[in-house]
Amino acid sequence: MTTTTPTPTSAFRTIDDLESGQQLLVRLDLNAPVEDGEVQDNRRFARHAETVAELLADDHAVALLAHQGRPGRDTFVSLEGHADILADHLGGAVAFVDDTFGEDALEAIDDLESGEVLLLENTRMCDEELPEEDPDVKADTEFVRTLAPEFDAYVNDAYSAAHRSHASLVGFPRVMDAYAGRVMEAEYTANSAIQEREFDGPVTMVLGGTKAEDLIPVIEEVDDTVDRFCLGGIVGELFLRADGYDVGYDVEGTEFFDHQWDDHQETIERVLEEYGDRLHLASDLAYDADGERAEHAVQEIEKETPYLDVGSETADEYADLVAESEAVFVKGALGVFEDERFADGTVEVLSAIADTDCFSVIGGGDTSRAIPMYDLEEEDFSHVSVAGGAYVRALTGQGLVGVEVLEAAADS
Ligand SMILES: Nc1ncnc2c1ncn2[C@@H]1O[C@H](COP(=O)(O)OP(=O)(O)O)[C@@H](O)[C@H]1O
Ligand SMILES: O=C(OP(=O)(O)O)[C@H](O)COP(=O)(O)O
Repeated sequence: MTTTTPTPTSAFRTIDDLESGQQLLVRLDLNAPVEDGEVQDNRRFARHAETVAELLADDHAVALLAHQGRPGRDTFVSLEGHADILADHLGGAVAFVDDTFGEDALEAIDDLESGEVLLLENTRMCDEELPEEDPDVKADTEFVRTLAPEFDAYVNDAYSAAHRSHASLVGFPRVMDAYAGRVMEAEYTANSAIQEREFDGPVTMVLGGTKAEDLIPVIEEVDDTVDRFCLGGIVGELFLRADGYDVGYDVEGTEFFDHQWDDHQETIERVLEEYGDRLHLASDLAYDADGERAEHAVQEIEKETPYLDVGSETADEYADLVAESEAVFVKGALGVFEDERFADGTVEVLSAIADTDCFSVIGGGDTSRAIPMYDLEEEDFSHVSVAGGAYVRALTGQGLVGVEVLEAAADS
């Protein structure tokens, strides 16, 4: 169950403001896992396909820009496979050209007709896409200056990349009419809701997963808006270590803890001291005992045991806190939910959120996979974000440059 989504006022124009039948340049975020050189489907394709379908239904001709991976990494591949996955979600053809703004791309754009979709090659294969620079510098690149005149308007749907000041995200809105797509609009509205703090009851944040260093600043920066934090996963163990328990150390080849502890010990200890009354730490933990899930209280912790989930007493406590909340924001899983034996904490808390009539946002690319994996319904949450870094930034009230340029374009 969900309550009505709070609606922070966005200052950008959306595709509702577009006239029909235009030639559009649309930026998506199709960045996805790559296995053996083959791109894998993720939730971003399905979400963006809805925006594209809506644009086609309104008789637009749609050329798509997107990136994949980073230069030098195995995931840095062509978007040819992405076109096929997007076409499956769209239920219609997506043409692909292995060029972004050269002659072949321009020819394909020229041939594009109303109701057709064309995906251009990986923007990060163009030298001028990276590095991050001021939007005005990006607007003055050959890339932007070549493509912009070919289109009537630019649409940015790539919320999950909106923290990057790259040419395809920030350059075009400087020189073209610019609009937010449906994914951009929905993500912005839900993820920024915490800043508005228009909730009548307690606001709870569930923080877990492996990226403790991303989450420590969240606790400090949402100080005024969050009433209590439920901690699990690696981040939870690091706080237990700061609280004097013999846990949160790398064991048996894990590389989660020690470097994050070395880099952030002081901050973790300060945050624990300062926010201790609002931080809920696990009272019991689960581990693998000869192939079976076993649990014990944190007082019985053994330094050399890898802990893989919060225990059932902790999960019950967190579920109760969630049940009496007016809003819940989740980032990161409470345990290794990919292994069914250690999914209990994550699933119990997600189920409690789903059963509660609160405003809820589930963020994090990995964590949100638990929803279909354990037969939870996406509709039972106010919003399931497809963003990672951009979601964390939104929670902490940091601006997203890709959103800021859309707002500026609406003003001009
Ligand atoms: N105790 C733990 N030990 C090892 N991995 C954990 C533990 N708890 C949670 N995780 C892992 O955290 C991952 C999700 O967190 P993370 O990747 O940081 O978040 P995001 O959802 O933002 O991508 C899951 O894949 C889960 O297996
Ligand atoms: O997948 C993305 O971000 P995420 O891993 O924070 O969700 C975006 O496409 C940004 O990619 P980048 O972090 O390589 O700039």
